[in-house]
Amino acid sequence: MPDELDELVRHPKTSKPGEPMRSHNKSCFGCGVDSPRGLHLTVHAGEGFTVDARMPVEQWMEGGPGVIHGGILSSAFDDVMGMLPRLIGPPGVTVHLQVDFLAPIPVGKTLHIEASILGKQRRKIYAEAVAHLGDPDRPVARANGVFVTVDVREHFADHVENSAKAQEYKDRMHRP
Ligand SMILES: CCCCC/C=C\C/C=C\C/C=C\C/C=C\CCCC(=O)SCCNC(=O)CCNC(=O)[C@H](O)C(C)(C)COP(=O)(O)OP(=O)(O)OC[C@H]1O[C@@H](n2cnc3c(N)ncnc32)[C@H](O)[C@@H]1OP(=O)(O)O
Repeated sequence: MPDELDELVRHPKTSKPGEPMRSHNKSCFGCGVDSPRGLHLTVHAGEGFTVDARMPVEQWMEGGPGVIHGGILSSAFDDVMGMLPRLIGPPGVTVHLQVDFLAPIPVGKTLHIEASILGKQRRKIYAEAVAHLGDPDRPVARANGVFVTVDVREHFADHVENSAKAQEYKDRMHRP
C-alpha cells in the first residue's frame, strides 16, 4: 500500500452500521438474491469503513472431502471486500486479490467474513478481510484486495446485454 493516502470519508447515503449493503446486482454470483447457483452472501455495513458478511458453507461448495473449495472462499472474499468502495463513494472492481488459507473450513458451518478499508489513493482502494467460524480470535482465512473505482455505466456498457437482468439495466440506463 502506498504511503500517501487520501482521507477516508463515509458516504452520507451509504448503508448505516447494521443495515444490509444495497445489492449491486441481483444476479451476482456472490451476493445476488436471484443468482441460481450463487453463494448467497448476506453483507451488512459495519462501523467506520467495515462490512461484515455471512455465508452458509453448503455441500455443493466442497473441494477437499468435507471442506470448502479454495476458489469458492476466494470468491466470497472478493465479493465481500468488493462492497467496501460503496461505503465511501462509487463502486469499484477487483484488480488484485490475495488469499491466505489458514485452516480447513467444514461443510455445514456458517462462514463469517469481516472486511475493512485500509486506505485509498485516487481510484485505488486497499482492503483486507478475515474469515472465521464464529470466534473472531480463531481466523480460518485472510485476504487482501485492491479495488479500482469505475463509472459503472461506462465500465459495463458493452457487457450489460449479457446480464440475466439485461432488460432492467436497459430500463435504468434510459431513465433520466
Ligand atoms: C450500464 C448500467 C450498468 C449498471 C450496473 C449497476 C450496478 C453495478 C454496481 C456495481 C458493480 C461493481 C462491483 C461489483 C462488486 C463486487 C463484485 C466482486 C468484485 C469483482 O469481482 S469485479 C470483477 C473482476 N474485476 C474486473 O473485471 C476488473 C478488470 N479490470 C479493468 O477493467 C481495468 O483494469 C480497470 C477499469 C479496473 C482499471 O483500468 P483503467 O484504465 O480505468 O485505469 P488504470 O489502468 O489507470 O488503473 C487505475 C489505477 O489502478 C491501478 N491498478 C490497476 N491494476 C492494478 C493491480 N492489479 N494492482 C494494483 N493496482 C492496480 C493503476 O496503477 C492505477 O493507479 P494510479 O491511480 O496510481 O495510476
